[in-house]
Amino acid sequence: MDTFVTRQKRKCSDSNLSGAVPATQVTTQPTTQSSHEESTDVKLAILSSLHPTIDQETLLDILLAHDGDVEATSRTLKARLPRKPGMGSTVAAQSSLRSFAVSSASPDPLSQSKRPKLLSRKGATLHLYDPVDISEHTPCTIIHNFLPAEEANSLLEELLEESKSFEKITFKLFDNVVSSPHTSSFYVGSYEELQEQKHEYVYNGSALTDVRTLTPQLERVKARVQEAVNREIQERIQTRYGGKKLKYQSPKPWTPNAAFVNCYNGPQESVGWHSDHLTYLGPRAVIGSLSLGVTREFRVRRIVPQDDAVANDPNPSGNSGNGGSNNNTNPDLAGQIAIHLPHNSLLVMHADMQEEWKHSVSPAQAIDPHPVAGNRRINITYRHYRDGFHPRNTPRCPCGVPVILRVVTKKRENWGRYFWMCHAGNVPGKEACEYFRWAEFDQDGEPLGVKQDSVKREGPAREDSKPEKEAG
Ligand SMILES: O=C(O)CCC(=O)C(=O)O
Ligand SMILES: [Fe+2]
Repeated sequence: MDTFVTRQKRKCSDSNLSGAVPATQVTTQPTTQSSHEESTDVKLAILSSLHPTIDQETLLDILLAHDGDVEATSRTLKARLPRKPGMGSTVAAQSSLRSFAVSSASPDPLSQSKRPKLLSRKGATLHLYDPVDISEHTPCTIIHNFLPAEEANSLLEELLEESKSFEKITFKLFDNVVSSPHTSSFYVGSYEELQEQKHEYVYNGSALTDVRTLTPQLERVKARVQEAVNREIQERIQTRYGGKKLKYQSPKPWTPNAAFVNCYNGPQESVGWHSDHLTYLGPRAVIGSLSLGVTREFRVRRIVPQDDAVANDPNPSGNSGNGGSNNNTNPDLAGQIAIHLPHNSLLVMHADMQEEWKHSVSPAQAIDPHPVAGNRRINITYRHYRDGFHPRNTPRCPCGVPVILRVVTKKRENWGRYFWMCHAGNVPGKEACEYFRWAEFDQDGEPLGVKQDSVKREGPAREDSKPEKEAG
């Protein structure tokens, strides 16, 4: 699981991301553009906790209408804003596709059928069910009825049992302790990896406390997911990336070695807008996400740089690599897309997803109970933790806390450029140090020049540093 909100430590300008920082230099790092990017998520998290029955889409709309002022938004909401018809997330039949259809003079050669071209629109949600639509309009592909029915049910039953002891991740937001709006646990392949997770890996400032080993069923399904995802990756490369993997995408087969398992118990449980952390996955990561139980909407939206210039630039993604899917030229593309994830569907988040899109599972106004799971949805995200991104192989700042890997998404300048930064500000009792350096990778996404830069190797952050959690 990945951060869905991040505590914002200090407010400063992001001007240091304008290219003045040499790649190997450790330098002062004012608050980065990413924390600006996430401040909307922080605001949404605060609003969600104050107004738990209002869906995130509505909160975002009203927040934007109030120029990002949380207090003013909250006042409006307290004045009992009537719900807009059609707002929120139900799994009711879509009524909206037609309004998104535009005629296309020349048929899209990638389209497998003569279907109308669909566009997401700002402020509106495009609902997608069909695998061909999903593959054309998002950086994801979906396989319905992925496992043999009995295997899916048996895995679901096992994970429903496991999930009884899952916990909400709590984390510190300003001076408050906030809970993630769903429960989860993290699974790895062996006891040794479990120990490493507990003693070497750091998530938003602390170690995970609930780490388990993959059950035999999760292992068996992992092998199936691995095979399918590798097939989908090749298909994607051929059909969408012009036959060549993306710059920084690993050319090696995707071999998942860990999984976050999430449980959403009832329609209100959710996960806010986020991109999955790349710190341990590396750039251009691929994730295989299996859904079981209740159907929920998985929402995606493109990250549009706020730089006006970008909207008019036909090629804003100077360094996103060949085939990078960033065609931000149309501001309407900022609209949300809802991918409906039924029981036993495998969603592949491809290499163009995390850096260029955000995703969420929004609260639903209604759900159709599942015969085995009742109101619950289980989601397993299989991930490949790359050795080159093990904390022992990545930079460490003077304060001794492993740095995190982020990407510039807000400003056109340096858009798509990766950087390492200190995350100690999320550790209780620690102030973020000022570590910042641009990250460099070879064409296959392996880190370059890290060793020379390791400032001070202290012992790894351990469990006994008081835990303070954000959603994974
Ligand atoms: O529940 C899902 O489908 C997505 C979960 C997710 O985004 C995550 O674990 O990072
Ligand atoms: Fe995620």
